[in-house]
Amino acid sequence: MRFTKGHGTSNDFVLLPDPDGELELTPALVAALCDRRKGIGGDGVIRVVRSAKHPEAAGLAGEAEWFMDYHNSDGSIAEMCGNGLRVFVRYLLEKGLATPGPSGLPVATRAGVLVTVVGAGTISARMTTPRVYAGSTATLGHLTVPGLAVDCGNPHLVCGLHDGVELSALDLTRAPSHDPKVFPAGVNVEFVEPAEPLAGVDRHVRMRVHERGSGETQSCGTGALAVGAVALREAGLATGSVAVDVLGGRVLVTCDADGAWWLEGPAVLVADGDVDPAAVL
Ligand SMILES: N[C@@H](CCC[C@H](N)C(=O)O)C(=O)O
Repeated sequence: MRFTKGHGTSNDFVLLPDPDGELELTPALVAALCDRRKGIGGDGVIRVVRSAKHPEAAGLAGEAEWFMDYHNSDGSIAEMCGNGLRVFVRYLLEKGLATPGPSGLPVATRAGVLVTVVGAGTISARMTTPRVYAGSTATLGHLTVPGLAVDCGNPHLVCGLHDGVELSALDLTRAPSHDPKVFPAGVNVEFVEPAEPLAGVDRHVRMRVHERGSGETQSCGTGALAVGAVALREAGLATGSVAVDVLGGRVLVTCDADGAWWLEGPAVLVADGDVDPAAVL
């Protein structure tokens, strides 16, 4: 089985080319491929499949040729992955599978068709509009932090740190507990603290994330989008840009004058190879 390894700000993925949707991608195989000792290692697996060849995307084939079939490292399926989408586009471009049109390159995801734009070293994705819809809390040991629930196509809980609690001191080796009534399908939890003012952006923050289905990761694009939406909202800004520093680098979230939300950051492919599924399972 061919694979490519790639990452966006160290949120890393195993990409599997499967243009005709022939691969039997079980949760066990996904988890085995993502195993950092016995497999290739990754926060998730992305199957690269033609929309027309995947039952969940066939209806979108007229709008987007390719479907990002995203799986978390525990084998669960997620609706959307912002960094994965940008890495997916890098893969399509480098393998000569797609060429952006004048208005960008559309990609089918479980959150709908999203347009991406290739920049100098970065890829931007026009994301679904983040929807802040409830207050809730996350609990880490003895620490309970209030936050806001944000729907970015997938579920997020954005928790701002206060009272001298430092982002670097948090133990995210275990999942923060959350309210299953607010998040019946689980949640990605972002912890945020302000960072020093940065020229060219309206807000600058630092974030760590515990991802549903993957644990603590070095970065999360949809998580950054949720954090950016909350930061602009708290600043009373309807539009603007937020630099979000994650463990793996920096991504930029922008809500432009048209009300379109963009996620921009690097997307890199690092290796191609072959893997025998029987050897990792
Ligand atoms: N890292 C991704 C999000 C991946 C999916 C998430 N773990 C979920 O289950 O919703 C990103 O960059 O957005």
